[in-house]
Amino acid sequence: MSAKPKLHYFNGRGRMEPIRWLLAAAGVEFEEEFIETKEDLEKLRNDGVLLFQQVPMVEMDGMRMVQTRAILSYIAAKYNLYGKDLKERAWIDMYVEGTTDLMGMIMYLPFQPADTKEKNLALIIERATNRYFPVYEKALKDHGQDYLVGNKLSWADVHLLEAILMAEECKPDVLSAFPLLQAFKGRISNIPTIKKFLQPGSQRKPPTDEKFVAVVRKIFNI
Ligand SMILES: N[C@@H](CCC(=O)N[C@@H](CS[C@H](CC=O)c1ccccc1)C(=O)NCC(=O)O)C(=O)O
Repeated sequence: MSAKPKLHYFNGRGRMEPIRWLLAAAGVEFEEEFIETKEDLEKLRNDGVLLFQQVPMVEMDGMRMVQTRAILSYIAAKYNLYGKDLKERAWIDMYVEGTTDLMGMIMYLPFQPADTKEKNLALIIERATNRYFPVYEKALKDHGQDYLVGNKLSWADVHLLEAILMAEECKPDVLSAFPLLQAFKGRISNIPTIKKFLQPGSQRKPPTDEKFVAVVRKIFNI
């Protein structure tokens, strides 16, 4: 039985949250080592365990993996969440890059100057409503299955659910024009491993708050 993956990051969502989601969806228990100070980060750097001096870093299968996408791809492939062939994997990659772009916009919002937040929030909602969610709504309609790719759960579904919930935190009725996405949200949220991760007390992190922003700012002098 291999050791549990150990996640090295701050005690907040940031770039690590999709990794927490994917491991949880795969039913993989993981440990977390929180970086709380500049010194914590410097220690990891001085220990030579951060390939590019950056986090997220995940200790897994004898590796100290860095680069979020590489970590996610490895987990998806290892736990059969990456399609049955090259074409399904390509579709999963396309869908994941779309939700990565949308979540990337949301992820940085709390770090932006107060006077630009309203404009950036409006842009997030505009992009979610007019660029990203229409694609997934149509994909579900055209595919006619419960999942985005093939007829089984993949990384793309887990990532889309995470993006839907983050977008709803920005605008609770953001799915009002997307009935298939509303049904998708209900279906995927009820998958036992995901349902467990959505319960209070799980390792899922809350929306990025000022406390997390302050920790990140202090560590990176930003
Ligand atoms: N390509 C890589 C990039 C990983 C990456 O940018 N890691 C950062 C911390 S996360 C960041 C903190 C503020 O910038 C944050 C925190 C919250 C929200 C968004 C980003 C880092 O280690 N910065 C130190 C440095 O670059 O010297 C990957 O996809 O994993």
